[in-house]
Amino acid sequence: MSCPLPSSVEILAKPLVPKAASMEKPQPVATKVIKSLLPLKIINSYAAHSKRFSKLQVVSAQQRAEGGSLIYAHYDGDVQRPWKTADARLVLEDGSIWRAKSFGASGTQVGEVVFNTSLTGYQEILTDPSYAGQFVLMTNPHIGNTGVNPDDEESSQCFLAGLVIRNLSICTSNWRCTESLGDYLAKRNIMGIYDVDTRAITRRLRQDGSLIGVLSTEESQTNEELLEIARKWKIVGVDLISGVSCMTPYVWSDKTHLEWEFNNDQKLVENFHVVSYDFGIKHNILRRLASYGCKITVVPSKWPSSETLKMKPDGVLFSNGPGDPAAVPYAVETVKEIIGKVPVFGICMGHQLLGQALGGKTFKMKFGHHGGNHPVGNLRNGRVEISAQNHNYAVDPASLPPRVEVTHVNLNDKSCAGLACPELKLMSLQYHPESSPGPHDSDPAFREFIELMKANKT
Ligand SMILES: NC(=O)CC[C@H](N)C(=O)O
Repeated sequence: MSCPLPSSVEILAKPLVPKAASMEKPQPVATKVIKSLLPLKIINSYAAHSKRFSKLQVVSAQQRAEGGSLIYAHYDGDVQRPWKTADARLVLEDGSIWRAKSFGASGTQVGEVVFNTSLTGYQEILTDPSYAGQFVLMTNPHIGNTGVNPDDEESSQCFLAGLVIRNLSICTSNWRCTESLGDYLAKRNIMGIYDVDTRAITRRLRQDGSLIGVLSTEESQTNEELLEIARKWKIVGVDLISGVSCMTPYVWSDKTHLEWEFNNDQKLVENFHVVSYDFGIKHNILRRLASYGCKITVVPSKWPSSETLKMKPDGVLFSNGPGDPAAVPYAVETVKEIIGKVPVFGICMGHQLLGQALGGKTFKMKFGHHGGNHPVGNLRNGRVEISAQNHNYAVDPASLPPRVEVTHVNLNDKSCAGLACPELKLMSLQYHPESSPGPHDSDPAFREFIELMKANKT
């Protein structure tokens, strides 16, 4: 049974339909003068709340009385404009075409569409390198209201293919906000669309699994051409980590800022040296390790294990990262050469690589886990953690040798969410202990890693 489609969606069935004549010319993103019939009161209230309308000039009440009901306002940026016509198409590999309004960058971009159920944290999601090659569709309909700020970056770049949302907030309001979401994405050359039925797309993804899509603001590209791009593009079997990893080693020392710190147990702060493999590492993993007292050396994805062992680390962390874990055998080899020699901790991609290094297999999930509200059962202590997750692949626990213990399961679908092998001083999680999607339930995993390194010293 297929999902009902809203009437605004076309299906590119065979014979392929000709390009719709109704596509409007994309509007330039530059500052311009608009005519609006919005009541003066409402525009003034936007102006009061948002830097977006700082250049707003509204005619005086008298001019207004003389000039009729039109209000002229200077407008710059990409906030949601109900009067903007759809200037973008998202063409999915199943042949459906979704018309939308663009913001951020323009052009044509291909990627895998995944949905994320987080209510907050869109900036952390945008800067999570594990989204390389993917369009993130936010199921929360209201995005952009807090803008972006310099502190919430999870990496120095946005690697995702683009952002798909229902509503782009008409104003930004947050004490940390320094930029609007639209301006931020435009500067980073990332495409975004809004005014598209994200619920309907999510239902298709849940039913059919993740789909490849092409997003385009270019009228010169026909629907058929975009569909062909989507159908030819592949994400499975592709090494995406080498495109997001650092090029040379560096030292990391930033901790979680005192204002946000929640681990006040100084007894657990140890001066261990941790080498962190950067497969697309999120900064908060490094901050949490630093907050537990670790000195950290971050190394590139292809850094030889022999060089790592020469550094005599107290522990090694294998980070999160984008794409198919079965497509990076060189990283699995590195992991194999390190395990058993020093305590190791794998997070997400790192967990999948450890699973393979231990003799297990990974597989692609139907639509993965992407959100800040995934319940995980910790099988060792019987507790439930509400966790942040972002992965499309998982370790098949049946493929693992008996000495490997499954320590955590995702309670939504019972998939493997954590592993341990005490004889190899090894632990791993499929989700993100460094994330703070509200709860900090999973942060004790860093404490466990510290304990593992401590036990190895004595
Ligand atoms: N966050 C991650 O490390 C993602 C892991 C892997 N790329 C996946 O999608 O399953």
